[in-house]
Order: sequence, then structure tokens, then C-alpha cells
Amino acid sequence: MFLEKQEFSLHLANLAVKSLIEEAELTPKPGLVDKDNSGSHSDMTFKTMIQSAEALEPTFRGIAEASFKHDLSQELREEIAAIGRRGEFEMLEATGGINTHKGAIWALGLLVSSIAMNPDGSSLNKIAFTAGELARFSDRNLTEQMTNGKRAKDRYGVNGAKGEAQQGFPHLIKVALPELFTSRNRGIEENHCRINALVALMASVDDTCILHRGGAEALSCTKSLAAEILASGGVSTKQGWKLLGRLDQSMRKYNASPGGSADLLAAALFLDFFQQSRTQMTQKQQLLLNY
Ligand SMILES: CC(C)(COP(=O)(O)OP(=O)(O)OC[C@H]1O[C@@H](n2cnc3c(N)ncnc32)[C@H](O)[C@@H]1O)[C@@H](O)C(=O)NCCC(=O)NCCS
Ligand SMILES: Nc1ncnc2c1ncn2[C@@H]1O[C@H](COP(=O)(O)OP(=O)(O)OP(=O)(O)O)[C@@H](O)[C@H]1O
Repeated sequence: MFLEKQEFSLHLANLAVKSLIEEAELTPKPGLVDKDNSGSHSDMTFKTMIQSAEALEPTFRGIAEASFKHDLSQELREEIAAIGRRGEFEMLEATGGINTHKGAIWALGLLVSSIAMNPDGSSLNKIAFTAGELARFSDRNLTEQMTNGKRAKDRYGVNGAKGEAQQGFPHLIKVALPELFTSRNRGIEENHCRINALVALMASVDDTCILHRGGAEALSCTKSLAAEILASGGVSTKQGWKLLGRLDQSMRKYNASPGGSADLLAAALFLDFFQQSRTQMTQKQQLLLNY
């Protein structure tokens, strides 16, 4: 398909940045930064999110180049971990010290690496599975630091961003992408399909962002309200839309936000864009062959 390492890496990096931008642009999102407001994030704006996304292009390109046709190995895991950590630093530089995309760098970085290892083609399931295998290698250069995610994991016994990746991104493959595709098949407008995917994630992810700010009560309220939205037919229905407003109020009441679900939505969009770009490429190649 794509032959050149540089061209392919740039393509993946552009898709990763596009997925972060389109996640930020998706409006309305409960508790999260969107085009209308900053949700529960008094330290971020829509502009900060876009600046952060754009600053991450070299990170994703670097991860893709390092992984291109590379075997799955401890060495690769440690190389992309170093690039990912530099990416976190660049994100903080671009945002004046605000954590806008830490979880997203982690998830998208692993998925970019997985695709670049096998650029000639894998199914989306296989891409997520290989990303999980990579995440299971330990990073021996990591200096352990206490994070909000670790505190929430210790206190509530949940898996968090690391566990999600190490299990091969089950919420991406079994929740977000199926909801996105099912909603599209129902003929719902694209924005509503994406919000439905976010809501499906919120109904199921043990989001350490929600736990660390709002505790177990905030997480269980979020999950049950999100499940109610899905049961009412999703946000394209009158009742579903009304409940989405209640979910936003609930997030604000707890001053919480589903940052983990937002990261996983960006990852789902990334895989979806990649799949579409593959299909377009194949069609273009077929047209050239038939010419
Ligand atoms: C694993 C990471 C995300 C740290 O996780 P930890 O839970 O300790 O930290 P922290 O609370 O700071 O961030 C968690 C992030 O994950 C997201 N998140 C929260 N819960 C979940 C969940 N259940 N599923 C997925 N993502 C989640 C949040 O949005 C948040 O941004 C990561 O920063 C890391 O270890 N990076 C090291 C660099 C690396 O190895 N990179 C490799 C590929 S780029
Ligand atoms: N549109 C979005 N709006 C807000 N957060 C998002 C959005 N998309 C993704 N996120 C994720 O949410 C995380 C931010 O959540 P939060 O502010 O709770 O994290 P924190 O920096 O660990 O905690 P705190 O700010 O409470 O000290 C980001 O790291 C990012 O990965």
C-alpha cells in the first residue's frame, strides 16, 4: 500500500492529530472541553486542546518511524516510551503546563506503533491486539511517579489507562467502534454517531479521571445515566438528547470529566480514519490498474 517509511509515518501522524482535533470539536460533550465550553476543566480552553493536538504531530511521526516494519520487542517498547514521554513534555510546553492529552498520547502512540510495525495491513482487531502486546512489555526506564490515575487505581481497584491498553483495548474494539458503526448504519447524523460512541464508553469505562475528581459515586452515576441514554435509543432521540443534558449537569456537579472515554473516542476515530484511508488507497490503486 504505502511504500515509504516517511510518507507512511506522516500519514499516520496526520490521522492521529486529526482524531484529537475532531474529538475536541465534537459538541456537546458532558464535562469535557468542546467548542461551546470547557466543561469541568477551568484550566483548559478549546484553543489549548487544538494547540496541544497540533504540537503532537512530531511525536506520532517519531513513533511511526521507529516502529516501521519493526518486530514486536522490549527494545521497541522502550524506544516509543521515550518518544511518548518527550511528547508529554512537548504537550506541557504547548499548553503552559496543562495536561490536555496524556492518556491520548499513550493510546494513540501504541496504536500508531502497532500499525507501523505491519504497514501492509492488519484488521482493526489485530491492530489493537498488537498494541496491547506492546503495552505489556515493561518500560525499564520509567521512573515511577505518583499520578492521579495510580491513586484512583489503588483506591478503587480499577485498571485505568495502562490496563485498558494491556488488555488490547477492549473498550475500543467491543464498545466504541461497534457503537459508531451501528449508529451510522441507523442513518444518524455523524455528530450524533460520535456522541453515541462517547456515551457508550462512559457507560462502561472505569475512568480514573472521573474517579480521582468525583469518586465512586460520580463514576456510578455517570455509568447509569449513560446507559439510560443508550437504552432510550441514543442522543438522536428526544429523550436521549434530554438525558445528555442531565449527564452534563451531573459531570459539572461532581466537577468531573470523562477524560479516559474522550481519549478512547479519539482512538476509535483514529482507527476509523485509518480504515477509511486504506479503502480509499485501494480504490485509487484499482482505478490506476484499470486505466
Ligand atoms: C499509562 C499512562 C497514561 C499513565 O497512566 P496513569 O494512570 O498513571 O496516569 P494519569 O492519571 O496521569 O493519566 C491517565 C490518563 O488516561 C486516561 N484514562 C483514564 N482512565 C482510563 C481508562 N479506564 N481507559 C483508558 N484511558 C483512561 C485519562 O484521560 C488520563 O489522561 C502514560 O502516561 C504512561 O505511562 N506513559 C509513559 C510513556 C509511554 O510508555 N508511552 C508509550 C507509548 S506512547
Ligand atoms: N475534550 C477533552 N476535554 C478534557 N479532557 C480531555 C478531552 N479529551 C481528552 N481528555 C483527557 O482528560 C485528561 C484531563 O483530565 P484531568 O484534568 O482530570 O486530568 P489531570 O491533569 O490528571 O487532573 P487534574 O486537572 O484534576 O489535576 C487529559 O489528560 C486528556 O487525556
